Amino acid sequence: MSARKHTALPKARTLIEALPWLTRHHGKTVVIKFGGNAMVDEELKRAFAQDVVFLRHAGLRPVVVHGGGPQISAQLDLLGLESEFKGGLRVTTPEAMNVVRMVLAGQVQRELVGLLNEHGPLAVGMTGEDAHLMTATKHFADIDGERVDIGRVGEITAIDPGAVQAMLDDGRIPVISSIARSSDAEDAASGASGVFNVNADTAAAALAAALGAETLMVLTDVEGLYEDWPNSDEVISRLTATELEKLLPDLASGMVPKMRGCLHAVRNGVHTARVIDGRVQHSILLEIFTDEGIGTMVVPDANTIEGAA
Ligand SMILES: Nc1ncnc2c1ncn2[C@@H]1O[C@H](COP(=O)(O)OP(=O)(O)O)[C@@H](O)[C@H]1O
Ligand SMILES: CC(=O)N[C@@H](CCC(=O)OP(=O)(O)O)C(=O)O
Repeated sequence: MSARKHTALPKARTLIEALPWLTRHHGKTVVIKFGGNAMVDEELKRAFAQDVVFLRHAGLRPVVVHGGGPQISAQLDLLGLESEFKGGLRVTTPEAMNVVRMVLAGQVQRELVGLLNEHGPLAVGMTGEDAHLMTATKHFADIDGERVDIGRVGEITAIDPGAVQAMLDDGRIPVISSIARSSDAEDAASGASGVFNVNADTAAAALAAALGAETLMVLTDVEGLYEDWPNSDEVISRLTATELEKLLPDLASGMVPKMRGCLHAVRNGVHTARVIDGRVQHSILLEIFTDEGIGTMVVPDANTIEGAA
């Protein structure tokens, strides 16, 4: 055997280590939520695109749902408009809704589509408005038991995953912005304000459930769900749906829609929902190559699903 073959052996071993995971996930749909806070630099975004393309070429069916909260806030700021969050959701005036749509669909989604397509004709961008993908009604925030009007924030009432399935069947990578059409026909006819701003974690979770995805991966700007945030950095590595449900009332800010989304996903057929650190380069591949995973994994209560981890 030549020395050259020996030096490549660790690489071969690394690939083979991933074989059980890849075998289990072959042909499976994985919904990956890329949070706006994790999109901190160009290199990270490029590494994210590489990971997603890797999954696609390894035989999985990745779907990307992206966020863009900080990017929306920056644009609102430039326009002299205020950003206010209630219960982890942006208070969205009709004016702000136009900015949300412009930033998510016109900026963040375009950038991710471009990065993915550096690897071939793979990514297709769409919003929840396209082909009736996501339909919503007005969502009211629940602040200390009180129903609060937060403007054009939507609550998803229906998902029609047909267009996404068709794209996946065609070998494409759908890249989805979390904007929904209104279920009210008159509202829908009223222009840009006929759409709703949906939190991207909520949208990703609803889509994962509707697609019957194997896994929901949520990439964010923390290592996972901290047990006692902000006092300690102890990450909860694994918890069941019921355990998570008990924790929900104590969660704060951005973690609220994220963990509610994970709970919704695993209660509706998704085998695992994971929160992982998107600030770490190639976090998606690390999650695959590390036996126990790198962040927080939520599993259904009676975890009878073979090979769910
Ligand atoms: N228990 C917790 N564990 C981890 N992060 C938490 C927790 N509670 C609140 N957070 C906050 O949630 C943030 C992640 O949500 P968010 O800012 O909406 O990110 P993204 O843009 O990725 O959706 C963290 O940066 C942290 O400030
Ligand atoms: C209703 C609501 O809050 N919508 C979010 C949509 C974007 C998002 O969720 O982005 P991240 O994943 O980066 O937080 C917003 O306007 O910021």
